[in-house]
Amino acid sequence: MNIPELDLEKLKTGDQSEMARLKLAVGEIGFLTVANTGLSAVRIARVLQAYRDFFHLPEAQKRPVDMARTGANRGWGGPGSEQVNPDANPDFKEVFDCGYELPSDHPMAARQLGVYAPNQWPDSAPGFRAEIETYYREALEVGRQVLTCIAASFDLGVDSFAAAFDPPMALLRGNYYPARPDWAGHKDFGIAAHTDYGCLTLLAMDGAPGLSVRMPDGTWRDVQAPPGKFVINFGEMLEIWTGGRVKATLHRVVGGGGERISAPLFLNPSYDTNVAPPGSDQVRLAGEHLTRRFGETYLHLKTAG
Ligand SMILES: O=C(O)CCC(=O)C(=O)O
Ligand SMILES: [Fe+2]
Repeated sequence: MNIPELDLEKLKTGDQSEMARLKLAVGEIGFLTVANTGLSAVRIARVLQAYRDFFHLPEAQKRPVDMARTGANRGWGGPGSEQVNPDANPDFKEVFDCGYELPSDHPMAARQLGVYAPNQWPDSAPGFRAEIETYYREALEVGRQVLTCIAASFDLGVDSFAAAFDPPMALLRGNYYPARPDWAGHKDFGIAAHTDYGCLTLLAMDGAPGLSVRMPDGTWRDVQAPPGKFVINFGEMLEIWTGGRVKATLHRVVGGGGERISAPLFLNPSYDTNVAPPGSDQVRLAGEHLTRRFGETYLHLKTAG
């Protein structure tokens, strides 16, 4: 079985065979690649370069936006700031996270929810903020289009599904993987094996190898997409919400000989969306699931006990 390579333009026209391949990718493998999103190779290369320039700054210039100084996950996370898998050591990657900011007059703003915390931008990286904020909006739009196609392929009710994503808990991350350190042992990873927490992840990468995916037969398969194509996968929340019809698949980056940049957009519904399985009488709020998972994995947000 291979990871399906799909075309967003074809999906948007409802092309039958493309929709069937989407259903297989979503339900059996939990990973796919997508081309023809309207975001060009040149555009994505610029975004990844902006992240690269930021990560190459001296640490003293990243520290003012260190998320560890805050009670939220916005800004820079240094090496070892996140442990996505309790059986592994904290990841050796660095990250830069930014998310959805509610307008101050939005009814949810007064609740001061961490998932909509204000962003932090470095003073010492001119142009970084504008580049990343623009990409945030572009990636969100592509992610929404793919989700709409998935909702259509599963008869989930496209309009109500789309409405559940407003305002989205969407987090855009830059990942910086240095070359695998000399000291790294069998419990050290760029990012250890994990499933993403939310619904859909739209992942851009710089062309350096690194991502591997656990296939249904239990083997690890390397996955690549050059800038301009994206890898898409699905998180725990969407698996629960669809009663298992969408698969959240394990993946990891072991790390290799050179550095690597990737940029995932994690797309999630609004805080108050009930993502309990269909037909259940439980209530599982999307925001509570995400807040719990952030608390389990970011070291500075870990709660005692
Ligand atoms: O860098 C990658 O290719 C994967 C990153 C990832 O899995 C994540 O940030 O959740
Ligand atoms: Fe991931």
